[in-house]
Amino acid sequence: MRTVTCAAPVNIAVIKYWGKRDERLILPVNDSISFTLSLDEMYSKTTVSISPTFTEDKFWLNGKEESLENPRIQNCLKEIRRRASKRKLEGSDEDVLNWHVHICSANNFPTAAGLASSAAGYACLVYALGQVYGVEGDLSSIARQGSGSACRSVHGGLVRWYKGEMEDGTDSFARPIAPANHFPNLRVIICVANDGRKKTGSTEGMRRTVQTSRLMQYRIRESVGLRIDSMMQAIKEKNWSAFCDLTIADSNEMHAVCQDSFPPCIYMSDTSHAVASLVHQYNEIQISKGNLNNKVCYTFDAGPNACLFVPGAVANEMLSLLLRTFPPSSPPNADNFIRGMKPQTLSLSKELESIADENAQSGRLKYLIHTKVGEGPRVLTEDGAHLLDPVSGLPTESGGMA
Ligand SMILES: Nc1ncnc2c1ncn2[C@@H]1O[C@H](COP(=O)(O)OP(=O)(O)OP(=O)(O)O)[C@@H](O)[C@H]1O
Ligand SMILES: C[C@@](O)(CCOP(=O)(O)OP(=O)(O)O)CC(=O)O
Repeated sequence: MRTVTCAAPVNIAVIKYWGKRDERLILPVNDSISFTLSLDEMYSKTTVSISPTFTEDKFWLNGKEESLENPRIQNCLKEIRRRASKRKLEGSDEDVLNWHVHICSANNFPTAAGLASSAAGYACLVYALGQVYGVEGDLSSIARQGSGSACRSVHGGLVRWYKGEMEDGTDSFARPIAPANHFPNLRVIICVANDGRKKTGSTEGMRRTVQTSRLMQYRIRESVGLRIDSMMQAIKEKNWSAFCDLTIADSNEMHAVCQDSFPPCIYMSDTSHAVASLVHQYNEIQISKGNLNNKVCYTFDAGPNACLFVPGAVANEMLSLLLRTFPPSSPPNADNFIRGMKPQTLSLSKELESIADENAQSGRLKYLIHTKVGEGPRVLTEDGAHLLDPVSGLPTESGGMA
């Protein structure tokens, strides 16, 4: 039996992927750019075992057995096995391709809640399969066939997914464009307003947008390509202020085309807009003081939860501002309100206190996840890492917990 366990990170797009030019191959209508987040706080963990004694392929997700009929998982498996069979196979490796596979995966954060679980999940699956079958080379174009955004979680730091021009998708892959410390000491705060399953998934939402929104035609033809160029320039020049403005503009444009779809896809809630407005008020203060490097930006995926990118110098201040503006409604929530990296001192200037008090709405946010930018997937070798028992190939007691 061969068993490998890997962890893969979430990524958050700053120029969004929204819309496909090919649904089956998962080819996007535009390039996108993302930050990969640290594995320390949010990750998918996947164990893959192959054995001549297994009688069928099996898959467990978050502790529950699921069907492997899912065509997206099947496409990833097929492509990995095809690549493995193309390699020069030594001895027993040829048999290995006929062995059945057991896959057990779990996320340590909510699944299908607009927190990029499919991105981390499929990147992890493909990375772990790649390790088991000894597949080398670009894995991003395989992860893409699981979930588009997953192709960016195969790398760390700032990553660009090139949409490609070819009909067969061979030139649609992700590449790292800058390391994780490119903007040094950057923090990420995810403001979780709702971590339940979302009503309209990204796949259905983007299909509806491509089919019905006229504003989407403007985004594709006139807008997002230029924004990608400006973003590449801002990254090259380490122009944080421009980076923030472009990130905010692209999130707003994505949600505008969602709203313009028929029937509309509404992902942002009143709470989302309140967080966005707080960030704009905060930035106005920084701009008025000439501290452009202290600006904060927000972006929203297909859900109401804001993801904030925050310079390290003001991360504690931003956490304090969020805590005072959106305090937890009841004591049990207060204990675990700021998850992830522990903030140091929480204090606010009089000016920020009054902004918080003007906007205060308790109980609007369930919790915050405080994390940072990070590296791509990795193999886990520590004792007890496996989610499948290396002898029986069945889920261990911790099989449902990442
Ligand atoms: N660890 C995992 N391994 C394999 N598949 C996973 C894993 N986690 C999530 N998925 C797949 O991704 C689906 C959720 O994807 P969906 O796009 O609906 O939500 P999301 O990725 O959390 O949100 P968004 O893409 O909008 O940020 C799950 O139903 C499951 O099929
Ligand atoms: C809003 C987004 O997070 C959309 C992610 O969509 P998915 O990658 O989940 O969609 P499928 O390719 O259909 O699986 C923006 C982004 O990550 O770029």
